[in-house]
Amino acid sequence: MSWEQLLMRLDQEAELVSRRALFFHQAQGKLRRVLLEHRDCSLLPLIRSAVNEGYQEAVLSTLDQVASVAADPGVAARALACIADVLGCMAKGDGGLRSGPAANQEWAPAFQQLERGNIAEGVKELAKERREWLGRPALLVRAARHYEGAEQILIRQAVMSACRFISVGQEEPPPIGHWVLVECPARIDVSGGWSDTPPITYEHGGAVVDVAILVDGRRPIGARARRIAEPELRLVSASGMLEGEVVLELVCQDLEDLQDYCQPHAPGALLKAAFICTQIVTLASQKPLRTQLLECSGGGFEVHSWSSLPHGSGLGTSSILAGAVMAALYRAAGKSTNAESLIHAVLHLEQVLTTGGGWQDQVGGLVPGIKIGRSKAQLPLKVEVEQIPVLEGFPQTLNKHLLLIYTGKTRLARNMLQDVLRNWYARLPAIVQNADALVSNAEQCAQAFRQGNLPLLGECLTRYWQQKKCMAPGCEPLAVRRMMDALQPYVYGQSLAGAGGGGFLYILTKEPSQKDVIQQILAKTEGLGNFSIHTVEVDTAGFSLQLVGSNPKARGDTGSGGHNRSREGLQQGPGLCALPGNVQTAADSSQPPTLA
Ligand SMILES: Nc1ncnc2c1ncn2[C@@H]1O[C@H](COP(=O)(O)OP(=O)(O)O)[C@@H](O)[C@H]1O
Ligand SMILES: C[C@@H]1O[C@H](OP(=O)(O)O)[C@@H](O)[C@H](O)[C@@H]1O
Repeated sequence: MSWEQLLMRLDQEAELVSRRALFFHQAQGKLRRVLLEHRDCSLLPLIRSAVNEGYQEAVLSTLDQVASVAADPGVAARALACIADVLGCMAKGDGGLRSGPAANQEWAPAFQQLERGNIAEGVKELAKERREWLGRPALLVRAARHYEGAEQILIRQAVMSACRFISVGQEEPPPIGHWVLVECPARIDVSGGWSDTPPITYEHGGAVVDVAILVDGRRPIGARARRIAEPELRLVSASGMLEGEVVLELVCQDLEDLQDYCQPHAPGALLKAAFICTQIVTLASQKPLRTQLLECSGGGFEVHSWSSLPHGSGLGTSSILAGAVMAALYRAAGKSTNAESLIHAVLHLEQVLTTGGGWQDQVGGLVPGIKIGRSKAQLPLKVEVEQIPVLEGFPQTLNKHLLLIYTGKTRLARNMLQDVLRNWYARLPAIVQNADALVSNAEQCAQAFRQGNLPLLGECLTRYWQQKKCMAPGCEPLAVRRMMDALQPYVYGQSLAGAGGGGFLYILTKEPSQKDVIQQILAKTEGLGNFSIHTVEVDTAGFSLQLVGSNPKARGDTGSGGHNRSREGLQQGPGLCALPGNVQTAADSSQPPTLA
């Protein structure tokens, strides 16, 4: 029989249908393997073609099944992210923005199941609800958003695994009315940022080199806490002294006053979340707040927090502040802790607060000097920090070559974070390669520090900025590009701090002591924001925790000499480097305070 005769007898349509079915049957197997075996392989092309060929239901049910049987919430979260992509593809570019609220009450029962840790039940409820949202693009996009909301719950549970590395001991609480003062440096990230961000940090593994810094000779971030006789919580926070101070004061007398702890923009949310994470207050309790406080500490607490950095600085403020507040609260409540515990406690707090950052900010500000933090591609999420040994005199050399430039532009990282997560979950090949490159650049950067090699450090920094731009396009506003172009001939390397988008630029100058030169260059450059230049010093002492008696003026005004000051070191955690400089006990209290 000839080929033509054969073709005439063949039901080509049926043949195509069966081949398509076979292809998508294989595809379902691939989906399962990639997700359950944690492979860094993009499923987006497969999802797109399944939707184009009308096989979305088969793909959706495979993803439901993977999410239900996954051994850990991290895998289940990735499966839900894939479902969001399927729904997004089904909307075919219509239906509005993927980013937006995910608070429709119809999805609440599913969310509640997931919150309770019943992943299989939650996934079933989600799938049931999903059927009502397939009718038109606007509904599909809203359903995709709710799947991303559900994914966030599971990421939170995955990150919460870090709580097992928080250890808290007992110690004598300071007397009622006596302040515990904590002051912290800011941080600059010199390489590896984004690899610390969940889920990347526990799916890929992360490494970040951070430097603890004084800005214009001061530790810009701090908190103080004390017990008070009244069984209530008094919260005071001040921020933004570079731009004018904003002070917020509020008093919580009932558990209800703390309910907005998970809304990052609600007044005092960070301080409220700190009371919950240190377990001084339990929200899900029958006992009223005053009873809890009386039983726990014989009265209430007053806590003040401050940052002299402008909002959206990129210098790690909110995470470092969270660490400072929790350190002060723990100590005021008669509990001892250590830097390793605080690093993990901040991860917990940021999940509770729903800001969901990575770990590099608190590693940068809570561990002194120059160090590399690492996390493995596994759960439970554990951060290990290694101090990078540098040549004698190198920190002083670095101080002369580093400058901070406030770009005059506030940045908001939230959208950036969402895009980074979406691209990572889609395992876009460029993003996966970039994650590998971030980690290897961090190891090379650590090596440059060990050698004291400034040009090599500059190369790492330049590469890092390219990598950040790949991870979060849009992190380089035009005014910042102009600024960086103007500075290019004078620097070994430069980068915006943290996620970028505005905030502070830090530069490693070729020549030492270049503040005036840089000022003149920028003054001549057109189209810049309202910039200002600040000195940087490596903070080799790290954050300090002091008992400062009852002097209310002891608020972080470095060198102001509060009465009865005594400096304490945090106990050292097993996996952590030494914390030189901040180990000073009550016996040293006769020494004049040497802060900042
Ligand atoms: N004094 C303060 N008390 C409590 N929270 C503060 C204070 N100052 C700043 N914050 C919190 O820190 C956040 C600023 O952090 P962010 O802009 O993310 O800093 P960075 O860009 O340095 O990481 C604010 O949104 C606010 O929640
Ligand atoms: C590059 C990014 O920096 C962030 O810091 P922010 O600027 O958002 O404070 C970290 O919190 C993220 O995890 C990521 O590493």
